[in-house]
This record gives sequence, structure tokens and C-alpha cells, in this order.
Amino acid sequence: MAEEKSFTYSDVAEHAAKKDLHVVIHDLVYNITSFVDEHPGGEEVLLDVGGMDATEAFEDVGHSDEAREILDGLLVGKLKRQPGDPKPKVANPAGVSTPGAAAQSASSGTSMIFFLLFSGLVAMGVYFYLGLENQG
Ligand code: HEM
Repeated sequence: MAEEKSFTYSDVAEHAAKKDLHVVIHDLVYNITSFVDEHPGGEEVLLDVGGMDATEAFEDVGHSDEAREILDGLLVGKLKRQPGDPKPKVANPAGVSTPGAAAQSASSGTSMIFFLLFSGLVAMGVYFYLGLENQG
């Protein structure tokens, strides 16, 4: 792995050619030049995101762990955010750590059930309370 080098967005944007291609994924900078010809999804999509934040494009496809390992090997540094930079495009806010993401969606499913139960109880409470009010 290369040493941690800091890139700004405009540094990355200078590497948008097929022969010199960098992308940002989850705030890390990858030099994907050597991989363009090997990409199973074709070179076109990589050239489209060259010099840009490819986080959303990469995550939308649901790349395998193998794809993430390839990425690891292409790491050249990290993105140094500056005021006014475009926001990171993140389809999956939990990021690359899928175990965390799975746990998170499971727990949000559970809290949804509690929320529905709780709303039901409140609704029943209001119904009975109003019923008593009207009788008295
Ligand atoms: C930049 C780093 C990227 C790497 C290292 C990478 C790597 C890979 C690998 C290894 C596969 C084979 C399937 C898998 O293992 O998931 C794959 C498939 C694919 N990739 Fe990427 N990819 C990258 C970026 C992108 C981007 C930005 C797009 C944009 C849309 C993209 C679109 C696709 C598509 C559509 C496939 C499926 C191809 C097929 O099954 O016919 N990839 N990629």
C-alpha cells in the first residue's frame, strides 16, 4: 500500500484521463489506471467517474468483497476536504463496513415495529379518553 498522501478535489480532478485515472470512493483516493482495461463492468463507466467522487456509482452496483480488495490495492491516498467541495455521494451511508450496515438495518426494522406498537397504544389511549370525556 502506498503511503498516505493527501489529495484535494482539484488534485484528483487532474487525473481524469484513461492513462492517468484517479477516483474518490468513501473519501479515499484510488489510482485505477492499471485496472481500467480489466474492469468486468467495462472501461466506459470508470472513465465516466474519472477524477470524481465515484462512491455512489461504486456502491450502487453492489460490488463484491473481491472488488473491494482490488480497490485496497489501488489506494494512493486520502481526500482532504475543503470548504465548497461537492458533498460525498454515498448511497450506503454505513460505508464499506457491511457487518455494521446489516446490524443497523436490522435494528432500524425492530425500532419500526416498536414505533408502530407505540403509535397504536397512543391512538387507543386517545380513543378511550375521548370516549370517557363524552360520557362524563
Ligand atoms: C473504481 C473501482 C472499481 C473496481 C475496483 C471495480 C471492480 C469490479 C469487479 C471486480 C467487478 C466484478 C464483479 C464483482 O466482483 O463485484 C465489477 C463489476 C461491475 N462493475 Fe465495477 N469496479 C469499480 C468501479 C465501478 C464503477 C464506478 C462502476 C459504475 C457504474 C462499475 C460498474 C460495474 C458493473 C456494472 C459491473 C457488473 C459487470 C457484469 O457483471 O457484467 N464499477 N467491478
